[in-house]
Amino acid sequence: MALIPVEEALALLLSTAAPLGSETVLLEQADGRVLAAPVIARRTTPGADVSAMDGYALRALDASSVPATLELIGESAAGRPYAGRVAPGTTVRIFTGAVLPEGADSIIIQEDTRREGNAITLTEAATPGRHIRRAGGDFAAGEVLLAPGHRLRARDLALVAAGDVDTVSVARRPRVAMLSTGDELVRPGTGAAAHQVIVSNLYSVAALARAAGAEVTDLGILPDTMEATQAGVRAALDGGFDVLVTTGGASVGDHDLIAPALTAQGVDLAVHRIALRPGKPLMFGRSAATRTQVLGLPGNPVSAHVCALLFLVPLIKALQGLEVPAHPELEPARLAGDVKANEQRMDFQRAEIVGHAEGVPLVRALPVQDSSMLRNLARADVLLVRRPHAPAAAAGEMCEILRLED
Ligand SMILES: Nc1nc2c(c(=O)[nH]1)N[C@H]1C(S)=C(S)[C@@H](COP(=O)(O)OP(=O)(O)OC[C@H]3O[C@@H](n4cnc5c(N)ncnc54)[C@H](O)[C@@H]3O)O[C@H]1N2
Ligand code: MOO
Repeated sequence: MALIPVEEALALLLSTAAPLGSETVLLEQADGRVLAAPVIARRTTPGADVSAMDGYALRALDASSVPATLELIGESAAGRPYAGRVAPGTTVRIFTGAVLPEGADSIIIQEDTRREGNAITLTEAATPGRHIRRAGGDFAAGEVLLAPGHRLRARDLALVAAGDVDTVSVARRPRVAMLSTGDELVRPGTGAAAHQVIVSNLYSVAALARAAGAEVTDLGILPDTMEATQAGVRAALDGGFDVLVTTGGASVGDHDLIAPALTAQGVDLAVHRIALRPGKPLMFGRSAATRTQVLGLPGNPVSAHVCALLFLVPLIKALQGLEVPAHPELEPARLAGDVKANEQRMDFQRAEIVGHAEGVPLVRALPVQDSSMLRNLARADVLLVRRPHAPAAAAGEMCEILRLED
């Protein structure tokens, strides 16, 4: 198969990603979830005209010239409104958030008053509407507070709660299964021998998937036999997952069994081998029987991470109904060092931000770009992106970057 351009592959993957169903969750569990239905305010906020300050509620007419002295007739505190009316020549003590009493149309802050018993002398003139928050100034009952396809952030939760809404309809979390393959793989913390490799990419890929909203299940490590690989894939496909992610065994070596095992288990591979560095052996397709989306990531940990960023994260977002562009979300930057001409693969180089120039980051590629090396990936701030066949470029020229997660 020829190498497929990154953007073509991403568009193909996203074209198969219809949003999953929805579920209703309590607001306490809604953090990070994607709305499947609009949130509609059930109340008007503020519910009444209220004071924005601690002070005195009065008729502005009574204090248009100062000093003026008014008679204190009561108090309005937040949650305990004053039941009477502010008649000419009178005032009501009021606190922040308390309902404006009937008859009053202005607030004088307490710093601009003197009190002697029930005589309140105002030292600042009043203007109508001063320090009053109007009913419905934030939003009114029946208004759409948030639209479907919106991912709930901390500040959205406060808005939903303020609308007197305690449950929300959200997209179901995509269920993602992870299968690691390779005789050499062992878990961290087990004292791996020299010929063994720690299953490191499981942790970065699962973390990216969870951050994008998925529920991740680790289905373990498979040995490099066709029998075990097929049995592992079959069990995963039968497990009710929306997405199966395999790592390793994606390339062309004698022990790279994923593509034939997937095909034998009824997965139609739409893409295998992409014009991408790192990540050329990436494959994806769909099980004809279970409709599970299958993503086969390369084993090299940097390649797996970059492929997960470019393909798995958008897929998980799209399955929750989020709007996802069919291209990597690149940002402008400036080169801090020279770069060579690129060949046919879109190249994502680990790079550092070394400063800023004319409003954009100044980036320098790290000297080692081996796709097995994790220290440079952890050290990198961004990926410096080189388009296919981009000509050589010199320090100071514009370039493009992809943000790594914070
Ligand atoms: N003749 C060719 N050889 C290779 C090609 C090629 O086009 N022709 N492509 C190379 C590229 S590019 C990559 S990337 C790798 C990816 O190959 P695989 O997906 O088949 O990965 P493995 O061979 O299974 O493993 C590669 C490397 O990564 C380690 N590994 C595997 N799984 C994990 C894991 N879960 N966590 C950490 N490390 C893992 C594995 O031990 C190997 O060292 O193929 C090139 N070869
Ligand atoms: O594409 Mo491989 O992922 O270069 O190492």
